[in-house]
Amino acid sequence: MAQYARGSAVAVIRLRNPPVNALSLAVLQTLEDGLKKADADPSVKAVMICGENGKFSAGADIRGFSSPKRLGGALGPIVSLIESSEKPVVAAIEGVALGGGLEVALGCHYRIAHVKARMGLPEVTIGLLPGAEGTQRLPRLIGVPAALDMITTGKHIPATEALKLGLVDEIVEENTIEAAIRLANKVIGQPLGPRRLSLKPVPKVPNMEAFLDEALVKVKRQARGCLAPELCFQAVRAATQSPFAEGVRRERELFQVLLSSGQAQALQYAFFAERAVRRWATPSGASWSSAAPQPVRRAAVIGLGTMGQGIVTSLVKANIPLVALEQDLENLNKGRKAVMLLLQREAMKMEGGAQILDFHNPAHLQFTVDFDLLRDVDLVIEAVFENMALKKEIFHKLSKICKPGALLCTNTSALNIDEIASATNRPQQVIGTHFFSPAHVMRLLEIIYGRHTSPTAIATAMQLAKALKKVGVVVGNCFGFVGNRMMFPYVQQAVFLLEEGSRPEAVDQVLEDFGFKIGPFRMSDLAGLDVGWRSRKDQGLTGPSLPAGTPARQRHGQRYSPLPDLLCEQGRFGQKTARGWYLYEKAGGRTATPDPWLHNFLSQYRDTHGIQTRFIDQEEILERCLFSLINEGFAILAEGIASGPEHLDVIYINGYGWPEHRGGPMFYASTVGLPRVLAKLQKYSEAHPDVPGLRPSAFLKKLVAVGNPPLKEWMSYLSQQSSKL
Ligand SMILES: CC(C)(COP(=O)(O)OP(=O)(O)OC[C@H]1O[C@@H](n2cnc3c(N)ncnc32)[C@H](O)[C@@H]1OP(=O)(O)O)[C@@H](O)C(=O)NCCC(=O)NCCSC(=O)CC(=O)CCCCCCCCCCCCC(=O)O
Ligand SMILES: NC(=O)C1=CN([C@@H]2O[C@H](COP(=O)(O)OP(=O)(O)OC[C@H]3O[C@@H](n4cnc5c(N)ncnc54)[C@H](O)[C@@H]3O)[C@@H](O)[C@H]2O)C=CC1
Repeated sequence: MAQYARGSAVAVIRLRNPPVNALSLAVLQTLEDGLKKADADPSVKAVMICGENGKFSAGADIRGFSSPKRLGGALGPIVSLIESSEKPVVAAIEGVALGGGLEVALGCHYRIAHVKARMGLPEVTIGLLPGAEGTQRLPRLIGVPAALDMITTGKHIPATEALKLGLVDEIVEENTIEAAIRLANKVIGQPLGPRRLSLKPVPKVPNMEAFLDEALVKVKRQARGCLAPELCFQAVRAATQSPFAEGVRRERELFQVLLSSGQAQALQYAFFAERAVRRWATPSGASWSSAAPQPVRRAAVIGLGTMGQGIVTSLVKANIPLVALEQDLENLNKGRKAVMLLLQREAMKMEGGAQILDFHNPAHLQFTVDFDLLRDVDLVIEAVFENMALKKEIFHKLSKICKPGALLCTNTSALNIDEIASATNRPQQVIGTHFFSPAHVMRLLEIIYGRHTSPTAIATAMQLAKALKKVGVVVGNCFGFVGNRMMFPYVQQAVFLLEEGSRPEAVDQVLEDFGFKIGPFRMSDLAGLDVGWRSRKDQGLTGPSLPAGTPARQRHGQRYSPLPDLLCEQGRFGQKTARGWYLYEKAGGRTATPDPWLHNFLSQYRDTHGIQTRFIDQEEILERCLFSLINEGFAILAEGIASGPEHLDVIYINGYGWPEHRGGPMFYASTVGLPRVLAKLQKYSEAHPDVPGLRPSAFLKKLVAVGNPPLKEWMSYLSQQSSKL
């Protein structure tokens, strides 16, 4: 709701809808009523609009988009009503003014902001565009380049930048409300025409059309199949070509297109899913309400390879003092150099970075080979080679050295947390913290609890994720946890498709066209083919421990492709060796070129194994890769490894480059329709009976049998979940 109060000559309208003053229909109605009351009251000479509890408004109530016509119809006209007021209206911006909230402020004649406030038009991130005339007013106020940047990226800008852009008239460090009332009193009686943005021309840019054409290319490249950025662009372009009223009509048309595209629904689902997973719970009932996090005043990272370097960087950026440990001086020096380089790059991206990060101070970041320095840390993150014996040795040592309360975390990508914990005297304090590469960039932190992990340990790891500005997702313990476990059948199908007749570039293209940042073969080359090879050797699937006489393309009675092993045996580890599934310009090169050697190798391989090469169309590539991944997701849900499909979706969006505008794999399955997913899996499974990943999961079958319920009801069809805590 909005609260109307009349003080002296200035009427105050306060937006009130905790926690972020989202603009629901009720809030809009009372805003409109307040404006009309102020207009009708001759003793009111000016109006000030602010938000309750130090927040202006986070915009339209996103949940209200399920009744879009009513919400849509309401906001634009209210912004116009504000602007056309004959009494000056001042926006007092505290906290956030986002989306429709900023559009309300743009309708005001003056804007004053607290120095710590943030502003933005993030509609693009939820699949929409600023549909309350924001695409037409903002370019008139701050110019086309800056408006285009804000509207097509959805970024939030700080008040200081807003002032430089002319988005606000003034910023204050003290009481914004009092300052806004002072300003409102000062401007009483001044002409309002020049303050009405709809009446202003759009500032000219030299060679506007060429500028816009270039901007469109950039917007399309970054959108990767997401519609909203391009339609945001078109709405801003309309502002440069048409009068205000016509631009508004175009904005409304484009808004409607987005609203009915399905992408908006997926992105809004993803928005709420990310917030839902913060409220973690385990099958045995542990949650925030039963556990408080322990403070992490000092941490340690063991192993300064690819992952350790990124984890150290993340901790330094979060201002957590730490010790970084390696196995010997040579690796320590190598790791230190790499970490320093990363930190320098990060510091350059931040205002006042070097001082803020303070990474040259040994009290904040200490490099060592001495385990004794880990005595007083509150939390350790182990990131040594993926080898169970080594990890157990390290954890045994840690449990002897670290203080009793210290939390012991492992960054393993697949190994059993319980087995690692068994090497310690405190299994309740052992937990998986699975970062994603590059660890200082990727937002996902998969948090894995073992059989004995305490709720306090989970709460502490979740709190750490928040401090590192990451999305923590709590999951149970199984081989590969959630993310990698779902990835195995996906990559397996991709390789089987090569055996049957496809090529890496064809498979990658289909999945990149779907919206993945990078296809499975480019991804394997980037991560290093040797990583999986080592793991398969450890599992006895290849290498010297493979029993003599094992069929080349079968393991434990199931289909197996030795193709990745054969590449590794040729020294083809991916980018690091300049060749893998593709050819690269040099070792460490990034430009993947299809490799005639590999094509020839695949033909020979098929000949050797008597495989008839066949043409595989895009539909089959997409369905076999995606549906096998989704199928594994259903198995994970049925086993109680994750508490809901949202967890799987948040993991895939934030850790595996799944296109957010498709809402995550489980949401995507719900949009395709579970009966179709099941039918396709049945078809592929019949064609490949020796591939368990294609065999439909019992939970998927059950959901289809009960009538394909909506995603939010899926979990209610599980009779009981196995407790992992
Ligand atoms: C605000 C944040 C930055 C806060 O972050 P943080 O502190 O980290 O807290 P959170 O946990 O994120 O949030 C707390 C809590 O609040 C919930 N929440 C946040 N924002 C919203 C929101 N906007 N709506 C609803 N709920 C919200 C959040 O979910 C949390 O609750 P929980 O889930 O229970 O834990 C951060 O939250 C943030 O970034 N928020 C999103 C900001 C955003 O995206 N805003 C844009 C909203 S869309 C918008 O404003 C659209 C418009 O421009 C207006 C369109 C008008 C329509 C025009 C239609 C045109 C004509 C069509 C044709 C009509 C035809 C006809 O009428 O006939
Ligand atoms: N590389 C990746 O993309 C990802 C890897 N992981 C996991 O992270 C862990 C580390 O992987 P990477 O960083 O890729 O490996 P890496 O090989 O790049 O680095 C491992 C580091 O550990 C050090 N080390 C080995 N034994 C040690 C000991 N006893 N004491 C101290 N340091 C020791 C090595 O010297 C090396 O620098 C593994 O468990 C891996 O599965 C998890 C997510 C992604």
